[in-house]
Amino acid sequence: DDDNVLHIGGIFPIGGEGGWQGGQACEPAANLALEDVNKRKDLLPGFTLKLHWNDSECEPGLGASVMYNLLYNKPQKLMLLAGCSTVCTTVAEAAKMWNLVVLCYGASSPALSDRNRFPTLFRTHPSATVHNPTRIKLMERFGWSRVAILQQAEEVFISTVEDLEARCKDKGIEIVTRQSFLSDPSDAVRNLRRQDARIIVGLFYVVAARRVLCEMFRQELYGKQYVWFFIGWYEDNWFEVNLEKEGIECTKEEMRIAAEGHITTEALMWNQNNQRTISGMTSEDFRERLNDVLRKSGYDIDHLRYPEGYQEAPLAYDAVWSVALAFNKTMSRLHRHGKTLKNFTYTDKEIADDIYSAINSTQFLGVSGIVAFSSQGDRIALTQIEQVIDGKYVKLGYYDTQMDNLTWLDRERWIGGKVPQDRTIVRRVL
Ligand SMILES: CC1(C)CO[C@@H](CC(=O)O)CN1
Repeated sequence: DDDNVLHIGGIFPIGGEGGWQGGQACEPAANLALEDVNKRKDLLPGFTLKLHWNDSECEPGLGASVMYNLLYNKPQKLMLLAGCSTVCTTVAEAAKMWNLVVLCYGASSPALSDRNRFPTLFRTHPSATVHNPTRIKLMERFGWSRVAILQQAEEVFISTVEDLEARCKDKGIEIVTRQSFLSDPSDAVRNLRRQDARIIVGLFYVVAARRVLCEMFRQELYGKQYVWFFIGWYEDNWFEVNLEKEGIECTKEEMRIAAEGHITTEALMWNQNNQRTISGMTSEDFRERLNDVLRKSGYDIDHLRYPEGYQEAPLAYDAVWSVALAFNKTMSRLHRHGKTLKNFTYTDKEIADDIYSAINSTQFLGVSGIVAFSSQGDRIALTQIEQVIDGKYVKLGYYDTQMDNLTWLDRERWIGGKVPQDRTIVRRVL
């Protein structure tokens, strides 16, 4: 009967075209976590956690209607899970009216780090700004204090660049130019050349990245005098695929030449070592179980046919564990007043505050690494640095921003055999 079920709502981006259909792998991952937490007798003794969800197609409008259906229909929900940045923005802005915590497993937008607009938002997906301290750390390591920025005119990149500019200013790194483009990067790349940019941070989605790369080749803004920072979450062979389909006028060989040597930064979403996590699994155990589930629903995993959101699946799995652990903490607190979470109503600010403080103090080792939130509800995460060497991504190291600890593997290679300069060196012949 319903007395021993704790209900939560979920919004997953599955269908549709635009944005990120990461719910395809994240919903199965969330389900695995529900199975696991409900198997444990010590987490929610006497209760079962149940997830009621629907598809947002990564559309904020559809996401909002899914949320209203979840909230205006019984049973009463205790929390909401959401995916895409646009849907999470809409849901988290509205959820405070129902005193609901919103936990986003797939939202990277820096705009979400705002306790005024989103007082009850937490996310297991790191903000896109998590790359910036890593980029700066590398600039300092290689002595680059004069850099340029090339970005696509999209909200997530605009707010990421604002954060990067502020951090560069703090560290005395000069931004010699900031170029942006909507979809054709040729003028922006030409302006980089005019300003003699050598160290360039590029922020764009993968389709725009292919256009930039071909433009770099044509304008010869690549090779031993240049270092490009790209985003690390594109698929590994992104610079060799879809060229005809997207009207890219460079050959595969030209794209490879332009791509050789570029650096990438990305947030770590799969725990790197073989430690047993809170679920008892290592992250590789989790990968095996998820692959089995995905094979059964028709994905040809063994021929690398993954659903969208596979990379982020650990974030969804750990989001459900965060909910279960927060409810466990809240339950024992309420128990002292003879209450349970079943007493929660959408107007019950007191229990809502209990749930908020329980999730706020989350700290556990999940399959996505240590799960903990900043005061803004942001995921605290490690980043990984890679470089394309002979056409393949090679791990160069990891960075822990909190501890300011860079683990460096000394594998980097520079086309000219030495670290590129950030400017033209004028040698005065005396
Ligand atoms: C790393 C990426 C692809 C960034 O966008 C996230 C989706 C979003 O922010 O809407 C999913 N994860």
